[in-house]
Amino acid sequence: MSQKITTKEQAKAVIDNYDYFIFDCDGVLWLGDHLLPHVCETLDLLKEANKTVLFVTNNSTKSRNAYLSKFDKLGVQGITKSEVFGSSYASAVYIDKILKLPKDKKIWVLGEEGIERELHELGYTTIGGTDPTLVEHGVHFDHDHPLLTELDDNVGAVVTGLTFNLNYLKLSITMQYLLKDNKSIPFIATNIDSTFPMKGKLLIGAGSIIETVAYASGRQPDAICGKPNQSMMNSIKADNPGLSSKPSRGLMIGDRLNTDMKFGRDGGLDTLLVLTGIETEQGVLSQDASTAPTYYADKLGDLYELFK
Ligand SMILES: O=C(O)[C@H](O)[C@H](O)COP(=O)(O)O
Ligand SMILES: [Mg+2]
Repeated sequence: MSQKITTKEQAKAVIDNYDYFIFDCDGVLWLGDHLLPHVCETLDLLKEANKTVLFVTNNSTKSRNAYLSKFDKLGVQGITKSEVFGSSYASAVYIDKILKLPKDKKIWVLGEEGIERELHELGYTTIGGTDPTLVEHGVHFDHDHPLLTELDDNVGAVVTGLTFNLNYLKLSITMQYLLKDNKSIPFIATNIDSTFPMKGKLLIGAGSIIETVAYASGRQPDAICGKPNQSMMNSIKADNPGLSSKPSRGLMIGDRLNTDMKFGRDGGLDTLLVLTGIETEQGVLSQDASTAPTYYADKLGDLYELFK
């Protein structure tokens, strides 16, 4: 049964019992560009207590560098690139280190600059993504668009993720690459999140976009690199031997049961679910012992508000 954090003693126990605090971003720290209450104060409180604070997001629309700019713009100070992990970075590392795709192969991207920039940083060339020629002005679908009629034989992988600039042309080209060469081009998904939390509403998530081209092409992704995949947890543990040797000193804080909470649980960490994103209190309380978070709270800032 999950414990709801509602008292100073409970908040103090959470802060005292862990050395590593791994934060999800969307729905925990912010909703879009709206910082949630007392996030900065809570992070400062943890840093003053010499806790290790890390960030793991499935949102592939931004690169790690772009997230550093977002943190700075929202007033979250002192975050370094090595403390930020995103599904765009995890996907690029998968292509480089696991798939071992040669650098002279190109990558078709259904997604935003986060995926493009992380792949470029590893020396890959991408097509698709934020290419301005793919923006369809008006309702005209250009059957004769060169990127649709002449597929690039040098494409060696397809990476799909969240995009707020989706259109029929981008979906159609992605599908062609997934069907090409007898469906042999590797299909990489950044994450499975079905919805995207925005202030007061749920929008279409990466997982729902990816499912569109998966269903149409009759394929499922060969790799899903974001949470709950343990690749980012393994990277974090490799950088933090104390967490690797004693995962129970870590706390994963997130807003989604099937990604954040599973990511923490499968990594051997305790978990705290906050109700500012995807999940509801009823949803949390309906979990059985195998999937219930260790704790839950109305919002992250409660740790600060209750403790102070
Ligand atoms: O649709 C998506 O991709 C997700 O809603 C979004 O990426 C979640 O980001 P996170 O909560 O992992 O920061
Ligand atoms: Mg989230």
